[in-house]
Amino acid sequence: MKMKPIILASSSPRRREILEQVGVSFEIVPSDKEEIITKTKPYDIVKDLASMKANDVLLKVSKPSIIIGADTIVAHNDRIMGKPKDELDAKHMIQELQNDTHEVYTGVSIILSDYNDENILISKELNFYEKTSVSVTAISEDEIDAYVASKEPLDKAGAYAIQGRFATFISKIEGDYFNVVGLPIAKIYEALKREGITINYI
Ligand SMILES: Cc1cn([C@H]2C[C@H](O)[C@@H](COP(=O)(O)OP(=O)(O)OP(=O)(O)O)O2)c(=O)[nH]c1=O
Repeated sequence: MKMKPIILASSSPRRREILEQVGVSFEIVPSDKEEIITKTKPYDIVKDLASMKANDVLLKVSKPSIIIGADTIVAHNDRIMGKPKDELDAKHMIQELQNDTHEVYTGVSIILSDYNDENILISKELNFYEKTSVSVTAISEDEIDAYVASKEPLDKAGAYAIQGRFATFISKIEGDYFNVVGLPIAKIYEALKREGITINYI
C-alpha cells in the first residue's frame, strides 16, 4: 500500500530537525492560525493547540495524509510560559526557572486523512501530550543577561533551548529529551505503529 505523505504542520526548525534526524521523509505546511488558549491545565492547552494547528493544515491539503501538529509550553508552579514577548520577558522567565525544576509539556495531534469513494474527507485524530521534568542550575544575573543577549531565547517556549547554549544550565531531566525540544518522537512513532503505520524513511 502506498504510504501517505507525512505533513509537519509546523514552522519550528527544531521540529523539522527532529524528523530529519530520524530519517523521516515529510513535507512542511505550517499553520498560521492564531494560538487561542481556552483551557487552563498545561496538558489541555498543548493538546488543544496541537489539534488546532493540525486541523488548520488539514483544510489546506487535499490528499490523503498523515498530518502532525505540536505545541510546547513550559510550566513552573502554576505559571504557564510560551515564547517570550521580548528580551525583558525572556529575562524574567529565566530568573523564575533558574535554581529549580519545571515541566515541559508538548501536545501532539496526528490526523490520518483519507477520502472515500464519494471523495468525502474522512479523518481520524490521535491527540496526546508528553511531559518532561527539567531541573535548572542556579544562574547569575550576568549569565542570564549574556544568554538573553545571544537571542537564542526569543522564539522558544520558556525562553530557553535545551539543545542550545542553555544545556550548560540543565542539571537533570526526567523523561523524553526530544519532548523538551518540541517533538516527542518516540511517542509519535508508537502512536503511528499502533495504527499500522511504519514511518517510511528517506
Ligand atoms: C523548551 C524548548 C522549546 N523549544 C522551542 C520548540 C518550539 O519551536 C518552540 C515552542 O513554540 P510552539 O508555539 O510550540 O511552536 P512554534 O511557534 O515554534 O512553531 P509552530 O507553532 O509552527 O509549530 O520552543 C526549543 O527549541 N527548545 C527547548 O528547549
